[in-house]
Amino acid sequence: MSEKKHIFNAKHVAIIGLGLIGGSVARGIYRAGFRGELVGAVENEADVKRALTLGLVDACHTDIASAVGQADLIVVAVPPAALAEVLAQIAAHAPRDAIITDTGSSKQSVVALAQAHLADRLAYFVPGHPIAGTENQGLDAGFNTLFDGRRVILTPSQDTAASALDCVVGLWKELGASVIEMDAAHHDDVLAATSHLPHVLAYTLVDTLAALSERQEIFAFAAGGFADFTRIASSDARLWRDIVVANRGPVLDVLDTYIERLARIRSAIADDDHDTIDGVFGRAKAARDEYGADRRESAS
Ligand SMILES: NC(=O)C1=CN([C@@H]2O[C@H](COP(=O)(O)OP(=O)(O)OC[C@H]3O[C@@H](n4cnc5c(N)ncnc54)[C@H](O)[C@@H]3O)[C@@H](O)[C@H]2O)C=CC1
Ligand SMILES: O=C(O)C(=O)Cc1ccc(O)cc1
Repeated sequence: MSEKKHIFNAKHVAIIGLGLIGGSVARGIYRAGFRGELVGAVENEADVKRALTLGLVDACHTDIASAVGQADLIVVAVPPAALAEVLAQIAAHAPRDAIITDTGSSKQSVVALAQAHLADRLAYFVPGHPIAGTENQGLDAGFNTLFDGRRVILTPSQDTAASALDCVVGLWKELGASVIEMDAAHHDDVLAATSHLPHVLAYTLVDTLAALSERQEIFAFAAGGFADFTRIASSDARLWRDIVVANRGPVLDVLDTYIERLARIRSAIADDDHDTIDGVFGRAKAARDEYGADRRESAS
């Protein structure tokens, strides 16, 4: 038998929540050659069965105590609504020096929960957010290349132990991602603009059109642009409600700016003000073209 290889310096890894993100972490960990023990925690027995059928983990439990009892690294990938209880369970049952990280889409809200529930373990908690995902959810949604070439933001604090940070950075690099460190408040401002606002806009656009009496005709004739703009409106509605509420302040700020800009373009269209319309559309095209080039370069 080949010698056991313990990447990430961890022998027992626990993943709490095996949906799109947790399931992709699990698949990616195996792809990276991990030969330690990978244990999962899920919500119910049906998910335990499915996780084992898919081969996501070596063992799977519905109680967090059993999943984290021996863990030296714990990845929490549950929806925001479940996080407080999950952290409380980890605090009660994980080894004192277990390293804990999460994948939540807003970070100040997660840090507040960690301060409440992991107070005497904050040195070992590394807040994280993979900037990678899809509109799908659940145990079947993940795939082992999700994080390839993508960015992961970590928001460690002065309290974070260097060894814990190194371990979590190592995990994401093994999964194919590059890691950026950022202050949690800055993370929340940036993600409000780049991720949370687009989801608010996509949901609201589809809801607006669905409420029109000609909605069947509108959706029947929707072109590619509509599909590009609204794919993310198929994302889990409850998850996104909880994300935008958790990051309320930054989301409202960027939404207010957007509403002002929408009012301006509305006036320009009403007034036949070609200069203003050209300005907005032209600047946007230039920025989007440049951003597209940047993305291609960073992915290669
Ligand atoms: N969906 C996406 O594209 C991305 C999501 N995230 C964040 O990652 C986290 C997970 O999101 P997804 O994987 O997309 O959601 P998901 O819905 O696909 O998976 C979450 C899983 O957690 C399980 N779960 C819920 N409560 C639990 C509990 N108490 N114990 C054990 N398992 C429990 C659910 O059954 C589900 O399988 C969220 O915080 C989300 O904001 C981060 C980046 C991208
Ligand atoms: O499907 C998409 O394009 C996404 O935007 C996925 C996504 C969802 C949530 C995040 O916190 C980060 C990325």
